[in-house]
Amino acid sequence: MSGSVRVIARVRPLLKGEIEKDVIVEAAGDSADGKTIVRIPNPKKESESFSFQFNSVYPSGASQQTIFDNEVAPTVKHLFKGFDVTLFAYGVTGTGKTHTMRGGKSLQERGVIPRLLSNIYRKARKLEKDGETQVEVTMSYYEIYNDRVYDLFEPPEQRTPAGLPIRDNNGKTVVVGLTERPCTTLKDFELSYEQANAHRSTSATKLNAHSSRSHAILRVKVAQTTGDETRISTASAIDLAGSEDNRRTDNNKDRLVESASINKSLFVLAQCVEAISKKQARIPYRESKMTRILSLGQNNGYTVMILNLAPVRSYHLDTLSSLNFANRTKKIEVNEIENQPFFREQAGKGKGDGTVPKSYNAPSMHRQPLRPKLLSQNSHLDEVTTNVAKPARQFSVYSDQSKPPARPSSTPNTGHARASTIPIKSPKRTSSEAIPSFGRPSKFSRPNGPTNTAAPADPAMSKDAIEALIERKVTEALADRADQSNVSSGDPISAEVQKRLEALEKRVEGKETERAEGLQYLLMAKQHQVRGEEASALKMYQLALPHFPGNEKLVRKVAALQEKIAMKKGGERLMQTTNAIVEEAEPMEKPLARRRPLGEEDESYHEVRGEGNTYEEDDDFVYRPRTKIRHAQSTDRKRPLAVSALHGCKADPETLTKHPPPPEVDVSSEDVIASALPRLHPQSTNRSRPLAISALHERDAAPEFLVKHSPPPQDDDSSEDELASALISQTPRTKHLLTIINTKDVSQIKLLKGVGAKRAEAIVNCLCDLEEDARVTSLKELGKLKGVGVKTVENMRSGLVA
Ligand SMILES: Nc1ncnc2c1ncn2[C@@H]1O[C@H](COP(=O)(O)OP(=O)(O)OP(=O)(O)O)[C@@H](O)[C@H]1O
Repeated sequence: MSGSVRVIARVRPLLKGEIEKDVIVEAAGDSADGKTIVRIPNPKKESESFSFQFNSVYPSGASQQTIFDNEVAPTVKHLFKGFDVTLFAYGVTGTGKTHTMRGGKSLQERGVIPRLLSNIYRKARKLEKDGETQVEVTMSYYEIYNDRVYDLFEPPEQRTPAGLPIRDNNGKTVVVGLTERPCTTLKDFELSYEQANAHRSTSATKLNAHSSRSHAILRVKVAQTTGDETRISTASAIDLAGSEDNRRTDNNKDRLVESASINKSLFVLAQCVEAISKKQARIPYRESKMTRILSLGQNNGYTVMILNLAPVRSYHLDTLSSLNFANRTKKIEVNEIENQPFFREQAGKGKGDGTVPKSYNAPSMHRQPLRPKLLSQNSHLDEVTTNVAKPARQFSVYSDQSKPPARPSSTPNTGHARASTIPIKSPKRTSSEAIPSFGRPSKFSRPNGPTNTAAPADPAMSKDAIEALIERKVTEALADRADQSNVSSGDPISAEVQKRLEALEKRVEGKETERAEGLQYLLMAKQHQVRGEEASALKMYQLALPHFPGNEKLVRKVAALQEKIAMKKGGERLMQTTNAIVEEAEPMEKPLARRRPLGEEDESYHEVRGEGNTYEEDDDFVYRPRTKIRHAQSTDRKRPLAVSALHGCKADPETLTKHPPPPEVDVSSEDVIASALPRLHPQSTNRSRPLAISALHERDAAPEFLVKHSPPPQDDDSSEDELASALISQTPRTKHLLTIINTKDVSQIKLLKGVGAKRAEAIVNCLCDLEEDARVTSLKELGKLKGVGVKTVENMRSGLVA
């Protein structure tokens, strides 16, 4: 039997700082089942609105209890009938996914996961009462962070950096070496779950103070044994990391890499969904671990997607993108087939070690990787009907009762739902601004590259020709993935080519070769480029370069992108030079926000200096009073301001002596600008301010960041470099402490001696109030954070192993 993915939308309430008049998302429609429509204005024409229909839509007032009772509780009975259940939360960062899945600590605020477990245990106790059935509940919990799988039952320091491998096992994706923990009671579960959550990778970002930087997957295996027969079914609850528009996040380098990885996997997910909905022959599941594991449309059982939405305007485009994605997802068909029971003695090995028991070879568990559901359906159904004694029942709760009518042909491929009763204007996916993120890969047409030529393979082709074709496809087309946001041209691929392609993909992925890593960079690069983040894209391409020696196409791409960025910024620069010179004539007394790391006035810094902190010896920082900086600036001002900024000359006489400025150049020279520009904060998101001025302001604003004998800042890595050299001069214990603090991760910080959850939260909040890339670079700075003080710092330090 097959049904569709059930998609429900939940609009979160306003958060602190958000105001009613910015609300643009409306839960509408009052059918007997409640609201089913999300309405949102057209960003290009406010008088028009788009409507998206889902199975259910919950307005901001909906409680955790309501969501659970309506959407999740019904799945528990299917779970006990042997069906697998997949619940996943999808949405932009800060829209409430973790709140929905995990929730708060109070009973009322508990999210879907603890309620699900509570329900499972209740049902299990009820079943066990008859004395014939035994129910065992085991759980595994892992995260996918930067495309690597980590067991959340293991503390981060015990992780193997490469993560755990994943394998296909009879059509199911399994993680090898994962801990499977028996949880006999709810209390057991809660303990393990809480402990594991503390291991999850979270960080403060501009859009969410406790942003999940990973996809978290909880798998709850329910084994029901009656006599010799055991039936195993699994509930998976997945809290996906949120997509981020890095133009809004001000993410620093680490966060950018995380973000690129998050966005990449979500991008691949969107590609998968699009490929499935277009019934394409190849679904790119294998391009990210998350999509392999989620196996959307390939997993049997029931799938519920919870689409989390922020109600406000600042999320407008992201919300549209999410809605568009969800709209496609709801059309995905899934097999609703129960797992067959097996006899104990058949179980063999594999149980409890993260692999699937042998008896899982039951035909109903087969799936066809890399094939859209609809294409594989016939063969699959044959198997099912011959092998499954009782056909699985389709539950009406999952049927899409209010399917929108077919799209009018005049509005091709909008991807938006059309409720029969509600007039909907065309969403007009016409410009990249309209829906900029991953939700619309179809916009990027595939060039006539090798993939296209490979696709319509002639069945009469010789084996060698096919081999050559595929090799070319993998070596060139994948390396050129950057130009292929769209998965497939939709041309038919012969079965043999398809098979070979899958084998080669497995080889590439299985070996985890340099090349595979290079491909990851390329994908990330493309992802940045799609979002218009050219500087970040360039960086990723550059990281990819060493993995593809001699790939001229890639070299050309890097050069072209460099040139493009330089040209673009060169134009801006020329205009800004004029502004910069005007600005120079005025005293530079503007309030300076960026990179004031501790959120304190320079004056208070003076006072603290006199305190004679015991950890002073760790700090090789030299505090340079403002006056000194100003003095240096005045020297600098003799030169055209834009030039000094271009060369990154820090206004420090000592530095200037050791690192004499380059000879003066003609600022109008395009060459100079072009060559200097890439070194200047290529990832800066501070676009509203003139670059040259902002570069100087940053130096001026943060004299305490100057490191003795530090070279002048050369590029966007300057803050990292400064931090690195500062850390080099510190004791390992101090370095360790500062590294923990700079994770901005409450779960790690609270473990420090004398800190605790509250203070950890205060520290993280304090750091969050500052710039995203602000870091604590010394114990002295740490001691000055609100609520910390010298004593606490000493405590923290003494609690760490030297
Ligand atoms: N339904 C809700 N009721 C009350 N508060 C909510 C609700 N949904 C979200 N929030 C609050 O919104 C903030 C962001 O939510 P959350 O951390 O769950 O977002 P997220 O989508 O998981 O973000 P990320 O992808 O960055 O991890 C949190 O402070 C959370 O408590």
